[in-house]
Amino acid sequence: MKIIVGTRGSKLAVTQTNWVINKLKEKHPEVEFETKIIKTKGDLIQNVSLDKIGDKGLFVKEIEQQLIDGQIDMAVHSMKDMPSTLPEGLKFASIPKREDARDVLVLKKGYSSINDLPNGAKVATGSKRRKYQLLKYRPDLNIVPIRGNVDTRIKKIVDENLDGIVLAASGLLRAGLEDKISYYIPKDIMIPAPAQGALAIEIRENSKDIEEIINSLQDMETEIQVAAERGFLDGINGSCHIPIGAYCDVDGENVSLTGLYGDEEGNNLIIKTISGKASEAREIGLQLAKLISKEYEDYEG
Ligand SMILES: NCc1[nH]cc(CCC(=O)O)c1CC(=O)O
Repeated sequence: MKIIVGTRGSKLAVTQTNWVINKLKEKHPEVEFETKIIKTKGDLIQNVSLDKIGDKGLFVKEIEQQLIDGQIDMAVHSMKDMPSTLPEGLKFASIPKREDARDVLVLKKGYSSINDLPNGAKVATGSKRRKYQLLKYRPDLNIVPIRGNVDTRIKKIVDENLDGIVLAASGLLRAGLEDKISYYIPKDIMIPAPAQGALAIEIRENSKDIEEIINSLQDMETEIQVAAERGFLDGINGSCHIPIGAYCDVDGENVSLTGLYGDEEGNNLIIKTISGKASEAREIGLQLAKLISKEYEDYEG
């Protein structure tokens, strides 16, 4: 059997895809894998802020079309980049073990913590979630926009004389760039994006054989976390223009879910935590979204 795996061409995407393929090969040495790199609209518009493009589907549409057409058999994405509903005929396979969900600072030479940064330091991020949580902890920081893939962003620290940038730990760790990480931002300072650090493996609904092969990678704790965090994302009236974050802690049969929501200007950042049963992870996410939305409306009106 041969499985053709589609991926974007960025270093991060290829690294994640190879990670999945290598794990699958360990469990299923009889299966042959071929990687196919696919250019997406998101890869072509590199100079526009992601906040301004908005649409989450931007990085996945072309890949999904090839899945539907049978030109590829599975696709590996970052779960945090996936829209809440998939096109008809496609589904997520089992979710493998999550990488570290935290955000990190990659800092200019000489700094090793958020607390080292001088007053007014220039920190780049394109994400409102990252921006407003940084400003909550360090209101003096000068947050500037940035785009491009992970390597490009790291290069900009020198090229654009930045004091630091914010990235997901997971991308750097998977790519073997751990030495670039200056500081892991604790979750009580920065709530990660829903499902940050988790991978999405997308397949055709009728691909029973492939589905079973991927089942060998399933990590139950990650499944629960992703169900809760994406439940929150689905329940909240969101877009890429506003700060949204969620992180789920799993403790045996129980979960504790923290959500973050705010307005475009970062004026009303609401953070709330609720607990419940792991078996109802998605419902807890939806419930937390309702609670936070209500609090938000009360504040507004
Ligand atoms: N927005 C781009 C993106 N999509 C997924 C990741 C890597 C993190 C992950 O595995 O969730 C990144 C880069 C980043 O945020 O630093």
